[in-house]
Amino acid sequence: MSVLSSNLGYPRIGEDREWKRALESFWAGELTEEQFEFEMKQLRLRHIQKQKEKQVNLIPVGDFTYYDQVLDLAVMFGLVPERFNYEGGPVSLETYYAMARGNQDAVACEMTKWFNTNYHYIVPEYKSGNLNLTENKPLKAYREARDELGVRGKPVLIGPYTFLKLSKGYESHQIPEFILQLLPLYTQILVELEQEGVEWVQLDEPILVTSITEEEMKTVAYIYEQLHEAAPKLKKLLQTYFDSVSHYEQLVELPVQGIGLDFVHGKEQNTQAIETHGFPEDKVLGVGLINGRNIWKSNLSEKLAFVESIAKHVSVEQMIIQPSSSLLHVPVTVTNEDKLDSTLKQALSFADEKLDELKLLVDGIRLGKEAIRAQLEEAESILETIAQAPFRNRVAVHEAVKSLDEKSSKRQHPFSERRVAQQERWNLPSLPITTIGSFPQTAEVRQARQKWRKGESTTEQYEQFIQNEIKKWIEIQEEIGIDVLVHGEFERTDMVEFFGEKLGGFAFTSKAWVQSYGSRCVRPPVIYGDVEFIEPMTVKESVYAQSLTDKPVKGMLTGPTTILNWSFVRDDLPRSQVAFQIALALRKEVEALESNGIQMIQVDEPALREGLPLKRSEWDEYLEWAVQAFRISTASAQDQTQIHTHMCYSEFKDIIDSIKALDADVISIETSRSHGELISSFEEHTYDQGIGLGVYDIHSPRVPRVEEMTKMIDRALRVLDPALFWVNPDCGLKTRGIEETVVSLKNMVEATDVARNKLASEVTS
Ligand SMILES: Nc1nc2c(c(=O)[nH]1)N[C@@H](CNc1ccc(C(=O)N[C@@H](CCC(=O)N[C@@H](CCC(=O)N[C@@H](CCC(=O)O)C(=O)O)C(=O)O)C(=O)O)cc1)CN2
Ligand code: MET
Ligand SMILES: [Zn+2]
Repeated sequence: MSVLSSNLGYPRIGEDREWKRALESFWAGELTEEQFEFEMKQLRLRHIQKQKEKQVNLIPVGDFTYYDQVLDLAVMFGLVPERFNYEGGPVSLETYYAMARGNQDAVACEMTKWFNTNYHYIVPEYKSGNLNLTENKPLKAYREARDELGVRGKPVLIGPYTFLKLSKGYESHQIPEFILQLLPLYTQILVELEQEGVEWVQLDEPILVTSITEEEMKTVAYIYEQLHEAAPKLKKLLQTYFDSVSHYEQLVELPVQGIGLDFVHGKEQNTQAIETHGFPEDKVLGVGLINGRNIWKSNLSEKLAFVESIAKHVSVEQMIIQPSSSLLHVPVTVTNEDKLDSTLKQALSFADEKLDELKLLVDGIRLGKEAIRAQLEEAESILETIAQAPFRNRVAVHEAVKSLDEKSSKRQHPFSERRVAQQERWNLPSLPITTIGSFPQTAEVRQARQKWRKGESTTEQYEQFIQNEIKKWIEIQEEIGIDVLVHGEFERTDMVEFFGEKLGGFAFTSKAWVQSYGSRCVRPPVIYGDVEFIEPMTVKESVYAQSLTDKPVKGMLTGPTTILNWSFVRDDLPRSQVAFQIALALRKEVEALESNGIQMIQVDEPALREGLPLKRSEWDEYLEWAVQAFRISTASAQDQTQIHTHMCYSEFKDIIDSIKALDADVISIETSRSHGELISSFEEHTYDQGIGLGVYDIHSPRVPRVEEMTKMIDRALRVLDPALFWVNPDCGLKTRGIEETVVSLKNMVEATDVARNKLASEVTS
């Protein structure tokens, strides 16, 4: 047997985001279900065909989805919440998308971040009672690839323990019952795969890289013993990624035929574990060598040397060479990027190029280094050129970061004093109403930008268009009765990409899209050099918006850690250093806004939580620098300048102390999409700075009713101080339509009035 190559998952969106367009056309009623199914199949097969051409030995099947792979598993198990009126049998596309997006009668399922990525999955909701397998999607995918393309693929599915841990709606005493529900379902899937003659199946268990306990490992062992007994001949590759595994010794003893480890993100600890404890001779090791989370070319010589070094403990015949994780998190191909600087472009590797690297590595292992010498040397020289480039060695930037001290991250006075100054300055009503920043990015807005970019309209015309949008929405906000306004972010493609285009050290791509959730994609900028402030980035639009109204308009910036976490970052500097570089640039922007009369400034940090290391023991170090970076960017603000921040779609309850430590005057946090879960954490933690809990979900086209939002406000006011409470939606409104936005906001204002009246009558009675 010789060494094999494998891929763990391939981007589903297509080179040109065909997947996104098909989904959105289907939702808009422009495609029939049949036409949609046809489009999906074409894409699915094209992706497999491509991997076949790139000579991947084990090609993943079943990683393709119509929305999200976690949701797929939930519907396969018939785990459809009561509110969707599901009556058994295969789940219809209508119900599937209702769970993902909500409908007029039922709120959507919660959506949250997949480990430490910007990919969002739909949270499965536990329900008791018998479950049935509604269909075997991995089997279907396997058959399709075999029959249509002659590819005997490797079905991929999320493993039982990860699925259980990511689900919600059960108490710890219900875990045994939940496991007993899931086991027969997984067993049936695997038995059917075995009967079909499938060789390898990949069971993703990334939860095993988080801080799980010894006790939990016993549960994992029990689960895998059951699966093994049911389908002993089916080769199971238990796949972990994003970090090192927590219980290596127990893990390698599990009754599976292969274990996949990440040797990029958990390299040190995983390697050490193998060196200390060895690796069982009767198992295969999935060697995650090529970074599935970043876009830099690999240093192939180093990778080969690494394989040699662990070959002392695991024979090469036992190895499967693969990316560190699914390639879902990187764009499809570099070939379409024709505007990038050549030093940079040649150093990049997206999904397709990573598969080429994989092939080279396997050739190098099979035939010896000599066989690929030319490619090894080329890769090395490209990486050397970029390391030496002046843009990575800007002395002034490095000096500025070095000279940061304690004072740099401290505002002049503590919140208690700033609060008084701000009350006087702003004189806001009780329960001030605001929004998170963006208003609908309609097709019209995007087209106007597209035209300008193509040179079909002048800069003046484009800027005039943006001003008109701002003006329109300032009027709408005043009319609705919002207290603190925003300019609407119409000039921004994306909150991170926008700043990337304006700061030094960033490059932006034309087609390097990555899925964020559902049909929504992002083009993460590339931080390739030292970060520099060049000129004010947001002042013009904010000042214009403020000139139209007597109400305050918030300046709107994206915070340092979010810019960092939502970009592809150079890997030659610690992330904290890059965060400080960004923070220093943002600090200049805050100062520019302030000196131009914008004295409410929101610095969004929605990605602060997602960057948290997966192991608790590493949290403190990260949180310390991430909080410091935020503070550096905001600390020079005057006392009466009100600094806002915003966070969304993450688990906040265990980082509330760090959220406080940001020392923002006001925070708005998404709460409704997670069904109000956050509220209860304020029973245990006091929060005594300004805070707005999102009163409605903005990722659903459904218009929230007044009573729902009053309820949400009431619930929040039971645990939070009304004098510090703000009313706002969960997040920005850029993905919504105009009409639904206006109606929803009117309802939100009405709900606030109800709450205000209640408060007033409580005071008088
Ligand atoms: N980076 C990032 N991560 C985030 C968020 C976020 O806002 N940004 N929010 C949270 C949720 N995630 C989200 C991610 C993406 C979008 C989103 O709306 N994405 C847009 C793309 C945004 C964008 O850059 N749009 C470009 C348009 C590019 C484009 O489609 N151009 C067309 C032509 C123009 C047209 O006719 O539409 C083309 O290339 O074909 C622009 O505004 O200019 C989408 O997928 O639809 C929303 C939320 C968490 N993570
Ligand atoms: C993902 S957080 C979004 C914050 C941004 N200010 C907006 O409203 O779109
Ligand atoms: Zn948000």
